[in-house]
Amino acid sequence: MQYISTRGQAPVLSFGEAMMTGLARDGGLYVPQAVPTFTADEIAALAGLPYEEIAFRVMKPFMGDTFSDEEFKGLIARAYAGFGHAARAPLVQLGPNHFLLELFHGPTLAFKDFAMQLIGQMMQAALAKTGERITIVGATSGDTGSAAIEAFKGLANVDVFILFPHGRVSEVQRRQMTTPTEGNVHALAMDGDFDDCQARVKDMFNDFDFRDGVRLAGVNSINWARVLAQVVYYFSSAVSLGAPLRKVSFTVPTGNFGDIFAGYIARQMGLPIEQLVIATNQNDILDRAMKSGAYATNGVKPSISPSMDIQVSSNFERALFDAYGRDGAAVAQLMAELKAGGFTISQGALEILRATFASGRCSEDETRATIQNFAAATGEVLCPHSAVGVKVAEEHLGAAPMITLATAHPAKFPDAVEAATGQRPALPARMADLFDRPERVTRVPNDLAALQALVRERIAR
Ligand SMILES: Cc1ncc(COP(=O)(O)O)c(C=O)c1O
Ligand SMILES: N[C@@H](CCOP(=O)(O)O)C(=O)O
Repeated sequence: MQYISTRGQAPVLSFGEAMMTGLARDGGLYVPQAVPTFTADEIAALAGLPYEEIAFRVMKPFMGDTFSDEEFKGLIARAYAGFGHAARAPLVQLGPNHFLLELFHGPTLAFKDFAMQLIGQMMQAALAKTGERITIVGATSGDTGSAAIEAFKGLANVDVFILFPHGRVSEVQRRQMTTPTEGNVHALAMDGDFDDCQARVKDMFNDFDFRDGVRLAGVNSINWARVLAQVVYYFSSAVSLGAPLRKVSFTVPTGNFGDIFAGYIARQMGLPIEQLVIATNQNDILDRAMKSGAYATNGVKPSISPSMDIQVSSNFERALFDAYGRDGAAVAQLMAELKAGGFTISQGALEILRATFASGRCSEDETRATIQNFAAATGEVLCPHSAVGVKVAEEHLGAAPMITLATAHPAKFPDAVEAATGQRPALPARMADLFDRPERVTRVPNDLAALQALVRERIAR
């Protein structure tokens, strides 16, 4: 199994190399040269298996000889041992044909833990073999950062720097990033929005002196391993509702397009997915692009679902690569136009994208109303991101069961949930003292040279 860049100009890599490389050296994103497929019998055989075994079977064909089977099974077991639900990703029924896939039972209460806990294990195993030291720099709108810090804190051969937009994450999210005491954790509150944070991380990867000098690694969904680990729960949930004999649909609250791209990979592998629905908040660039063909940024607007306050949706590049017939030069051209504000998707590519994804948008008022209505009608308290998904899913219900991804725990966004329901959701007992712990954070400017100097100075200590 080999990995190629969406811009066609970077070295072809193995799984292990792609995981440690992050962004391709031509600025693109790594994708499998060919996606492995499962037969209907192989999919049917997943039903009833523990989540860890499904994870092993789904991911193994992508990994080449990076890990032995026994080693990989051990890494998976350690990754999910700390989850607070035996099923790892349980399904809850919301209505006659609508289910919620709860992805928030990991240590930091968001779906990011599924991939980040595993990447933490895999990177540690890889580093133990080479004896190398790495510097992780990540961008977050709130959840990737806390999951990455949880997965890498305290490791002797890793420093982890997380850029988050100052004042634009929830207080729980911020405290999850700023209260760990381990010296290898560096929480950086940057002036700007998430798109600025992500752009500075990509700038660091594109500066080869810096990148090679600090041995830069990425744990955003830039990293193919992040996407791969998220493919698993599409399989686990679909087989529990009758796949492959019965088709299922998914609605995915979407920002950086990593989670829904994992669903797209599951479908390419042979999982019978009827609809794959993109659900956006008021930062609706993806919904607008699907409807009009114009992919144009118009500024990030802060919302009550802050983790999805994104306009430059990194993984959309992976979908464009396929929609443009895997033409790396065409993708490179589109990404150059995006730097100047946007591009128009060709008619042919748009038709392919529309045949692959549906989309919808949820306003702030609709998000609040959805939280309120579902709490009253079903008792399920949704986080604002999951509510965006549920509202859009309700507009796309069809014959196949609809599974909406519940991407975060409501207690990460207590103000928004309390405003909608009148009830303040409680954090799990293990985090009950989160608001009493001292915070450690550095305020940083949106300035590449200043950020690079800070990283260099901290890792030299
Ligand atoms: C809670 C939550 N929901 C949804 C999303 C959107 O996921 P993606 O960026 O993979 O589209 C994010 C951020 O990534 C998130 O943190
Ligand atoms: N919503 C994310 C944004 C970063 O996305 P990623 O999947 O590329 O890491 C967050 O919570 O940080």
